[in-house]
Amino acid sequence: MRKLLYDITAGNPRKMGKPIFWAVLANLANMLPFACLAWAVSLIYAYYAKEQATLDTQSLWLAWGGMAVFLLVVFYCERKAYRAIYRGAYEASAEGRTNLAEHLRKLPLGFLMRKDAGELGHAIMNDFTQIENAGTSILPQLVSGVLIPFLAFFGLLFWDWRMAVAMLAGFPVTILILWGVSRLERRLGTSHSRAKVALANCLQEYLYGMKVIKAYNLRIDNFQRLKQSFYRYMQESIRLEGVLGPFFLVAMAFMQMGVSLLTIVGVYLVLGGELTVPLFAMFVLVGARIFDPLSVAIMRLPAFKYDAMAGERIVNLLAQPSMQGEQEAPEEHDIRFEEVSFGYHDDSLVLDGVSVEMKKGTLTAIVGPSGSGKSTLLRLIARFYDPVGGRVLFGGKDEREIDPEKLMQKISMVFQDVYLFQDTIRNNIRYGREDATQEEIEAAAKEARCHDFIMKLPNGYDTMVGEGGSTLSGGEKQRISIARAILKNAPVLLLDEATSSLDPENEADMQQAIGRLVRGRTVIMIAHRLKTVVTADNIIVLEKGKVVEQGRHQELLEKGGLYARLWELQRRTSGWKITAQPLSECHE
Ligand SMILES: Nc1ncnc2c1ncn2[C@@H]1O[C@H](COP(=O)(O)OP(=O)(O)OP(=O)(O)O)[C@@H](O)[C@H]1O
Repeated sequence: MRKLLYDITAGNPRKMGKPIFWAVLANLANMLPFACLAWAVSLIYAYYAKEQATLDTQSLWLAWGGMAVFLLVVFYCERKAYRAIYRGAYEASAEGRTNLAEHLRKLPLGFLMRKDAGELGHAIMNDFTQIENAGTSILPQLVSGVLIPFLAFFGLLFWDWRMAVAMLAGFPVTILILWGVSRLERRLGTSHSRAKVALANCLQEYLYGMKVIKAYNLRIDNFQRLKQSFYRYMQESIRLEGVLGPFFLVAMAFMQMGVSLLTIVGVYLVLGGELTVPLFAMFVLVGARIFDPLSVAIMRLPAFKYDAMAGERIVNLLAQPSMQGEQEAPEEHDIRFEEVSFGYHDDSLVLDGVSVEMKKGTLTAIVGPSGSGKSTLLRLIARFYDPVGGRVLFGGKDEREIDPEKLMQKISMVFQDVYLFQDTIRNNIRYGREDATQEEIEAAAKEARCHDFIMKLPNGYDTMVGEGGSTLSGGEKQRISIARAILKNAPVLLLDEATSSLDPENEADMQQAIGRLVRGRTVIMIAHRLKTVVTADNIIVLEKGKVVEQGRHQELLEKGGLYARLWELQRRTSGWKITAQPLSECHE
């Protein structure tokens, strides 16, 4: 039960304490006017049964007055409950969503990569919506729906235990049925949730791939997976409702048998002179009243359990351990790989026993064939992943001991695939350093050679960038990401060279922007085109996850190994002149 409450509130049960309190109070208050009504009936009956010579109008007025007052109390409690429930549930889920989004940021990238984006998005949006639904309409109803009949039962035991027992006679069978189907319910609920998440993933893929879909005139029939997901979701929904529905109807029928039993027992007791008619009337009134919330509670129980599964998914995500390390990042910022091995999957290594050093204030280039592990090496420096063997040392300290956030303060990254947020250009640059002034933002933009084109946009720095930066060209997006890195001003710079797909004008701008960034920093750069690295202090050549050679450009050419072969190949295909050295103008 504790776990259920913990899950249904996504690990925040305290938030629901107040709403539940008011909901129970409102439901209890709802019973009070009926008590007054029962009193009024008993007074009238006493007069007609000639137990009293005169009608006790004073008490009758008191009963009616009491009814009016209690109706006001009901109104007050209902209002309080309504506000507390909605505020409580929406506040809890807003807080929960923020916490989960923040927690995801701290999880190892490896864990996030194993999850589909649709699954995580589903957790943050849909699962929390289910929690809201449970918190606003199901949980308070459920608690008061169960609590009130039992309070009433114990109250009525004092008046007449036989009537009280008759009232709840069918209840044990109801409980047995509900308990019996709970495993089936969980199984069906789990496969329904899975179908929903799979559908969300397929749909996301379909929408992201819209460009290709349009370009190749693909129809929904080409996306069997999406079509199947729609059908599977439909089938699971029907199964969930269709299989469980009859069980719940039977459970409810057993419970409501109590009213009939109560009437039968009551009639016999009244005829036998063991029960007065007013007391009988009171039992029937209260009996009819208390089954309403209980019936609603039972009918909503499956939805409640289904919502609890959503809560459980959130709780499980929150329980995922975030990346280790609490120490400050060292002031020194040279980087050393000691026998580092790493694989994305258990069965194969992408980096195998790599030992290299990237000295402070130098430019290190990483080159090698496609798939040799260049980007992976960069990701390990930024601690997107931890190695499975060996150590990555930052300023002499094992990166696993350093707080990942502190480490990232020391590192700027310029990725090949730039992602711009759906925000203004100003804010997209400001992500580099949140407290940067407009002057600093502009200075960074000028250095990154993007100020001029920004000023030509309709709203300058306030121009909104589309989702993923789709309103800007590839080169413009790249330069904005460089401005971001310049603004961050971190001592270590990781660069994934991406100039190969740009036109010559954009490429020259990009090279200059990158050149400025390199100054005075420890720079590690993946180079796809070798002409950009001839001035590098050290060139690391990777092949199949191993360092096959390293040294300066001339040394490597003289060795006549893989680097020399790659150089020759690129020189022949591109027709370079050896003098082309874009970075040398700026690199010190
Ligand atoms: N997130 C990932 N999950 C699983 N495998 C991955 C992942 N990223 C890369 N790999 C695999 O790891 C290997 C090395 O990839 P990596 O991107 O590091 O190579 P690279 O040298 O940078 O390649 P390229 O020059 O083509 O960008 C490849 O076989 C690739 O398929």
